[in-house]
Amino acid sequence: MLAHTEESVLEDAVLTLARERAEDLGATPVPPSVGALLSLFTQMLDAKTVVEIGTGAGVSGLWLLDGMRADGVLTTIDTEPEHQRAAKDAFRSGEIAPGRTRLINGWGLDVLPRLADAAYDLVFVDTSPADHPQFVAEGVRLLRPGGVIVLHNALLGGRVADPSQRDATTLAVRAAARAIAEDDRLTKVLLPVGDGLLCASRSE
Ligand SMILES: C[S@@+](CC[C@H](N)C(=O)[O-])C[C@H]1O[C@@H](n2cnc3c(N)ncnc32)[C@H](O)[C@@H]1O
Repeated sequence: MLAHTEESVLEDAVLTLARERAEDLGATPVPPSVGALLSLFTQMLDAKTVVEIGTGAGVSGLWLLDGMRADGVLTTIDTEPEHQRAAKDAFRSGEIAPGRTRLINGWGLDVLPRLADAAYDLVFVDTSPADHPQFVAEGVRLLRPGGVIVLHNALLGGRVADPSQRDATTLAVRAAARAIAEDDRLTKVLLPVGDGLLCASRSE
């Protein structure tokens, strides 16, 4: 069933190449189902401003940009210059105008505090699940009313749902989900696609 879900999403030559490059670099790309959902979200939000933590080789970035407005700008953060070079190549191959991407080299938790409050339509987190609680705090601050935060790896291959798992990363991912559930401004849903996508929209 899951294989069928992934196979039902068609990726073009640019995405296929970016995916291969990502695998070679060890920057595990989002699966096609997650990519397609990101495109759907950015389209529904008419997104002009998006922040991504975990650029990788640009697979999720291509999907996000696919649904964004033609004048939309993707700000994407990664610690690895080599990954971001690959992402830049992918964006160029996808004929994305250079002004539509802002690639920032650095740690998500160092960069996010420098970004403006309530200025973003969507925040996508695809890295470092141990930092999910801090990414939620910072990410929600960045959202405009109606904006959406999306965290990948919200299921950690099943560990999050298994009460016997109590390692630090699993506890952090659960704490992030709890923080979202307890925030009255947020409406959330946990989707079992990819490694689990926790999505929440901000009402005010
Ligand atoms: C799973 S890959 C991202 C894949 C990408 N979203 C895609 O679908 O193509 C995670 C990326 O996050 C980067 N990374 C790891 N920890 C980070 C952190 N704390 N802040 C920013 N980037 C980080 C890694 O270098 C890697 O490129």
